[in-house]
Amino acid sequence: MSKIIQINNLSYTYPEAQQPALDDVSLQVEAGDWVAVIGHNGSGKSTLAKNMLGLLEPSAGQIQIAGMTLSEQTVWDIRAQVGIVFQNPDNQFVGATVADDVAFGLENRAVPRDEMIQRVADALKTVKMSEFANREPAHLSGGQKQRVAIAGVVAQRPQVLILDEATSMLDPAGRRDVVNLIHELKDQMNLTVLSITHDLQEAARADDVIVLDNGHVVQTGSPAQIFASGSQLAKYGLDVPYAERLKEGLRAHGLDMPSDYLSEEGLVDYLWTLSSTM
Ligand SMILES: Nc1ncnc2c1ncn2[C@@H]1O[C@H](COP(=O)(O)OP(=O)(O)OP(=O)(O)O)[C@@H](O)[C@H]1O
Repeated sequence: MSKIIQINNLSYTYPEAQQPALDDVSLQVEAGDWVAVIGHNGSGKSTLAKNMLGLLEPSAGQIQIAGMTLSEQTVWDIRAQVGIVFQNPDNQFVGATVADDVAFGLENRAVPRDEMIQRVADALKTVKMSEFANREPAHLSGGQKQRVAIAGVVAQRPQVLILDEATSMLDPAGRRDVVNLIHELKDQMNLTVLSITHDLQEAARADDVIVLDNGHVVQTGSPAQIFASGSQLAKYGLDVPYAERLKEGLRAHGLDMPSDYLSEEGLVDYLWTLSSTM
């Protein structure tokens, strides 16, 4: 499979900062994958996203997205291929109504009016928000606001979706709901997802997980590989998912535990199969 995101030796130092926020970061993402980027506060996750969108200019290194090398000349073509949903939906609303808001990015790209109306309607349908088209965004719930933000991205039909803590302000049910929606969209639209997240349940469903610490990529692997390295995660200031800790405890009591990652529900199912053979 081809690499839709290829980052080589990227470094970035904020003006007047003593230390680089990103230091020699290299990573790659296969087209169609969901990659979670995890790391404690200040590890460089948002700085990475801003460099990828050309909002910050790398101090060194190279970023390639969708076959283009990021530069002043390509930044707008790259942004047309990369949608981003931020943490706080209130900071990303610009339209007076939900439909206006979804249309905003298309207006900026001078999409013809008839096509724009169709794309907005399709995008709202995709995120199941059609009936809210004429509402004011301010009156929606947090989860609904993120759905509208996602519709804005969907309407632009990008190849890559970056989530910058997109679910962190939602309650657990809202979070699950939005993550499920994005999984559906990823399949429908053949999207590649790069998700900066603190939500380990979400990271556990990714194809790959990248751990950032202090501006460096310190681990890359499948969720099972990453979450099995419990003490390493703690070293990087990250939690080990509850199901992994429980598995570890049960293993210490002599129970045979599978090495692949299990969600809490998956672990409960597994434990039932054990109890029925005892
Ligand atoms: N505008 C800025 N000026 C100077 N330093 C900054 C600026 N923004 C971030 N930093 C520093 O760069 C480093 C990386 O920050 P960044 O926001 O990318 O981390 P993060 O992993 O996204 O953190 P969080 O999880 O808290 O959002 C931190 O040391 C931070 O203090």
